[in-house]
Amino acid sequence: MTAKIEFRAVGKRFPVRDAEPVRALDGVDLAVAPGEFLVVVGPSGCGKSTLLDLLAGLSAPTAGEVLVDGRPVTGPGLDRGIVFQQYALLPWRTAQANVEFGLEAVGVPRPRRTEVAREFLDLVGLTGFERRYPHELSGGMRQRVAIARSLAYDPDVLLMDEPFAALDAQTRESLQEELRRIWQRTGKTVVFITHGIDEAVYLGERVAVMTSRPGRIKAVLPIELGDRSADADVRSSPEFARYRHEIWTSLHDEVTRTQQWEKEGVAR
Ligand SMILES: Nc1ncnc2c1ncn2[C@@H]1O[C@H](COP(=O)(O)OP(=O)(O)OP(=O)(O)O)[C@@H](O)[C@H]1O
Repeated sequence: MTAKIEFRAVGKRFPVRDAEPVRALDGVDLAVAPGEFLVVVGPSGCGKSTLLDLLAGLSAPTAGEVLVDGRPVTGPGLDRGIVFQQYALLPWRTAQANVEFGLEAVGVPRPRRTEVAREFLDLVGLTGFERRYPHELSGGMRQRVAIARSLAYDPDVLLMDEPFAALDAQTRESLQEELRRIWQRTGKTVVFITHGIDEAVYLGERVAVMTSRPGRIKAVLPIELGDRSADADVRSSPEFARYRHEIWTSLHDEVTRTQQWEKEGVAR
């Protein structure tokens, strides 16, 4: 099967004034299948956001290529929706109007926009909150609006950069469950960045572990868990613990290395 997303020997260097460039990524090879849920974990500063920015077309690689549907990414596109850690909602627009925003950009006529926005607010469990402004919503609800907005214009790929990091543990878990459900229902290809090992195991069909900087893909682990719905309490299962441990071990060396560099003040 052709990959939906492919990184081929991707490198990214950032120029730094009066110093050597920062090598954020080096030799990243990774393929994501259509409809797959891939989670990327890695130590702080290893290049996770850089990887996602390249995929989003917000910046260009300095080596190799990033392909979506076999074509090099040349800039942002409506085939890829992005959800960041910060809500990035327009504060002067209601939840409904925030979701409609993306639809305006793709030229969907007004009555249809209203209908589609309602549909997606419903999908993320926000029926009844359409007229609320962002400041009248909780953090979890705002992030739901952001997800609804990204899904509404029907991108094939959903890129998520630590979207639940700022939320409390309970809200985070319920949004994780909802995201799995939405993913199953919509069949989107999802690339999800996180620091959280539990989050990675719970969400991913596969989990890619990155090395410390310059970031590379150290290992890619398939996660085979049964029913991940709320009532199954899969997080307490022995398989879940085994996957968590496996990823923790793989990450541990990398985190230690990063901390060592920080202690020594090594600029790399
Ligand atoms: N515009 C830039 N100019 C210079 N260096 C940069 C730039 N953007 C990122 N970097 C550096 O590249 C490396 C990778 O950054 P990136 O934000 O991708 O890491 P990350 O894994 O997402 O980090 P975190 O987990 O802390 O969010 C870091 O060392 C960062 O300081």
